[in-house]
Amino acid sequence: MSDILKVNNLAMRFEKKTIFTNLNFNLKKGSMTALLGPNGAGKTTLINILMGMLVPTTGTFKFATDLRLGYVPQFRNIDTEYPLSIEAFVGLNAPLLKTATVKQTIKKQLAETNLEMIKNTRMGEASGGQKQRAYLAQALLDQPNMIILDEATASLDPMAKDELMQLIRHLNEQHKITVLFVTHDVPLARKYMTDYLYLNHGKIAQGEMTQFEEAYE
Ligand SMILES: Nc1ncnc2c1ncn2[C@@H]1O[C@H](COP(=O)(O)OP(=O)(O)OP(=O)(O)O)[C@@H](O)[C@H]1O
Repeated sequence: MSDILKVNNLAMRFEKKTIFTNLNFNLKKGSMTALLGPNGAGKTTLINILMGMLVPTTGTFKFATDLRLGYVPQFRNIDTEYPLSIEAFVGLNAPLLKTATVKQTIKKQLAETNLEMIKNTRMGEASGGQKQRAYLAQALLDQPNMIILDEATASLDPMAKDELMQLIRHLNEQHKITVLFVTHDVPLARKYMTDYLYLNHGKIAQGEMTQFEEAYE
């Protein structure tokens, strides 16, 4: 399998604070990787670099030329009065002009994320799991071949976590979407991810999830 991402000697320093140095790892196309590490280890910093929002102090990274990257943030507390329906919220990431094709794409992603039946529910009234799936549907509108999920299950109950993860697994298996899943939830990562990256004390380790033995959980 070819690589979708190659990271070479990546280092990040904020003023005097070194977050990490000499990070080297590759991600295979179609892989499912958990990015693990204690609070403050630099996971978000690494993701922000990969998303092009931060410039690393040194080092390089290269994505495959056919990369289409989607980003799924953790849902924030959406006010209960928030007026947009789930469908309209998902459509925020679509062209303003809702042509028939655009509408069809939105409909397809609502179905893919099990939101079709409740598309008229206001986001403010939706459950945590539904809101999180709406963020996922937004990201899927761009037809990504890789998605980065940043703590996407952090505030969900166990059932909603499993529903989201099963959906992620489906996207990986059926649509060959490469997954990078930032999480503190090691048991969940063991259940659904095949590989890990473990960031701690400025270094990164990589391996198969079944072999992950760090005791930080
Ligand atoms: N813009 C910044 N300026 C200075 N320090 C920063 C900046 N952004 C992050 N940091 C520091 O970098 C370190 C790593 O933060 P980061 O948020 O990447 O960790 P994390 O592994 O994502 O943590 P968590 O799991 O708690 O989200 C922290 O000590 C943080 O205070």
